[in-house]
Amino acid sequence: MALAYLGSKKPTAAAIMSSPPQLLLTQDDLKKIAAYKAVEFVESGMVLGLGTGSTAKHAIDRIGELLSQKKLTNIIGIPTSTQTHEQALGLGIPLSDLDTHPVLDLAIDGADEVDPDMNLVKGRGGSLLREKMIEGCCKKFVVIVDESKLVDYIGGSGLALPVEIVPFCWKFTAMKLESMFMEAGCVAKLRVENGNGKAYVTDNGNYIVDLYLKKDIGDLRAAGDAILRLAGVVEHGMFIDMATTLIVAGELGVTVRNKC
Ligand SMILES: O=C[C@H](O)[C@H](O)[C@H](O)COP(=O)(O)O
Repeated sequence: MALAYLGSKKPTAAAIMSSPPQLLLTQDDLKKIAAYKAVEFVESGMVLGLGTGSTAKHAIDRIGELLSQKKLTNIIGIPTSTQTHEQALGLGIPLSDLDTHPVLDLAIDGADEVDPDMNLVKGRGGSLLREKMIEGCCKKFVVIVDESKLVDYIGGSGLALPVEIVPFCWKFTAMKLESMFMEAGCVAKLRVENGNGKAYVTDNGNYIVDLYLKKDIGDLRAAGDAILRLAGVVEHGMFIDMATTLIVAGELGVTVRNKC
């Protein structure tokens, strides 16, 4: 794994440990560093998948900035959510869709978890279906994360593995999902909106069931296929073998890793 330090001098661990806390980078600083590094892969004339979330937002801002400075030209963006669509429109990024541009040069997006094989969990922001459709059509898929997203195995953070489902009989689907991963100690919860407790509704009019796993589920492809075979499931948030490049920003620098 190549390690490139952004500063002119690599800070020693001792220097970081003795720095006043306010000089340390915030998690958002790290997201921005990873995002700006990813935008270095963008070239004029590209059709780009525009990701969703707090990390991808920095990349889209940067693309908008480079377009306004004419350092990038002739870019077409395909947004992965209504939220990203709005952001890109506001920045004057020309937009299109998969119907018109079924092959994309590059997509840049964040992730909720990244395992050692560069498999991902995505969708804690609710956008997994459009992300998977768009990022599955890219010649290059650059994933940008701060180091807190790295896990030993998918589900290893103990946080949600999202599954998008149809609203019809959602309790039945949630119960089926939970029993599917019973051996991993799975608990399935319907995602609700903050504040009012109503079911969260995706851009596609669906619900999300979040799976909380206590153990490694093992074969991800088998698990993903089993989830998709369940009537009522639309898509799951495991992005298996899709990322081609991983950019991780941490306190000690930024690493860029390409999938062999
Ligand atoms: O649905 C949301 C997307 O999959 C995001 O890419 C993912 O949740 C990471 O978001 P953030 O960069 O805000 O951590």
